[in-house]
Amino acid sequence: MEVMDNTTTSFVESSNLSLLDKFQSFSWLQILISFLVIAITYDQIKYQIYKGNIVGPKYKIWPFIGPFLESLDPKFEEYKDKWYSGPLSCVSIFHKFVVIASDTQLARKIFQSPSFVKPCVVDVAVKILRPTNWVFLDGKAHVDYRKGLNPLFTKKALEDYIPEQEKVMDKYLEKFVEVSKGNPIPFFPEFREYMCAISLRTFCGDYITEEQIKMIADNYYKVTAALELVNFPIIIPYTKTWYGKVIADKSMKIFEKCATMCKKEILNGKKPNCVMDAWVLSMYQSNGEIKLNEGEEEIKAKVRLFSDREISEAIFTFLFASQDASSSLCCWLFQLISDRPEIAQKIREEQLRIRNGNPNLPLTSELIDKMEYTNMVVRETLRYRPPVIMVPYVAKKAYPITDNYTVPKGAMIIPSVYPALHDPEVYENPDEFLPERWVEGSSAWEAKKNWLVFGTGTHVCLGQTYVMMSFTALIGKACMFTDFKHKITPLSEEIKVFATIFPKDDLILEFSKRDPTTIE
Ligand code: HEM
Repeated sequence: MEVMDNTTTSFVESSNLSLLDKFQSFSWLQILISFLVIAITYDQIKYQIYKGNIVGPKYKIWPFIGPFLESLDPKFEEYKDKWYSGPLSCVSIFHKFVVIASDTQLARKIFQSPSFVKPCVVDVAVKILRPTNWVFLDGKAHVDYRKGLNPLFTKKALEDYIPEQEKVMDKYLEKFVEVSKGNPIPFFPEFREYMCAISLRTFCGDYITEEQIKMIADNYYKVTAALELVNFPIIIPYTKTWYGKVIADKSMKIFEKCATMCKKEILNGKKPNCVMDAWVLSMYQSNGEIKLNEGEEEIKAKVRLFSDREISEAIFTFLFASQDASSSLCCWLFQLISDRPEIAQKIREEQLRIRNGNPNLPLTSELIDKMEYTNMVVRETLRYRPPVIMVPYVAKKAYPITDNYTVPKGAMIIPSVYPALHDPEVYENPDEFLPERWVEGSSAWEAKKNWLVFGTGTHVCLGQTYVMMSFTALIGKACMFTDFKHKITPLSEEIKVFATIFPKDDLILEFSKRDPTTIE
């Protein structure tokens, strides 16, 4: 036994030695190359396994990084190529495997599979929006939280916010004329500022000052830039993500102070006129500190008393969710109408008719309800140029999306909404802008399953009713009180992707005042 042991030991030692010798005889360069070859092979094999039978590049042309460089400057045409390459397609960037669903049924299925998927945010979003933020909740915790927020954006709640919103609309329509009369300018930044101003007034009422709104409006684009899909996950001072975090923190500090003021005012009996008021009132009514008025409906979802900090984080998510998408809608709405004067004329005719010829009749939810044609124009703009073209989700576990394909755990899975909204089976001549297609009972109207502009399922957009009402009201007033002329350039119809989609030339417009009692 002993002999055998010794022999075995010396054999192992000698073979170890020769291995070590061999290893030492390699140059560092050879070792590095061997590692690279193994890593590239592993990366390519993993890609092939994940890809399975769906459409995608045969192999990763750029090892490891994949099409990373292209994704830094995303092109709408490249997205479109991907959508129309197959119902499910894929791409791999660094270690991230991404599955894109362009088929309407599959896109809906993803939105409606909360047990398999959850919204995917870039790593840095958790740092910018803070880990405690409600948007990162999943499952029952998310559903319960949403129940407390949903009543803040119903038609009934929105009625209380309309008077303050109308003041912002009037102020900005004057400003649009002031800044561009006789001198057409790019309206992309103007509309982003307007959207920020109207959102912040709606969310925070009078608690937020004009200077604070201006500071946030001037800087918010830094948050958008920091949260682009492809971004460096660590926050290094003076980089894009750092600037984004600074602005997010400053904004949340402002909202926190607004929440403190709001709580005092509501306890003093203030009638709600903004989202924060309505939310805080529901908290005090839930805990019994404020009694319900006679005839007032019992609160369906009991809401606990949130701290000022928690309120500030939630308000920031409303801004975050609304700012880019609403700015996109605003740009396309004005561009599409100014290029089609007959549509502006029809809107004016409707606006004056429902107001019995008085253009100065204040906005109410009843009045907005009567703006049927104007509403159809907003709806068609959302279909023709959906602001959010796709919504990134992540697979929490292996997700058998079809009989033949399972999305691997941890992969990003992106339902795309554009193909559903341009489906020729449902929308005849989908690449034409035709508000009339939305008359009640039409095939477009009936095809609810294709209407994915605001997503669907547990994460469906909180602000969709708000969007429809406030844009219908805005464009109605804009058509009555102003003429807006579009300076068409070769880039006007081209699409730039900056979180959402915009005309590539930033929309050059000139506004002037007009007599609101006339139609021509
Ligand atoms: C044109 C404007 C807008 C568009 C196109 C839009 C679209 C969307 C889409 C596609 C989603 C993802 C839905 C899903 O995953 O199923 C979403 C989520 C959301 N939207 Fe909007 N949105 C708009 C404006 C707004 C506004 C004004 C608000 C204001 C509060 C808002 C608040 C939210 C929130 C909070 C979520 C996340 C909901 C959750 O995770 O539960 N959005 N939106």
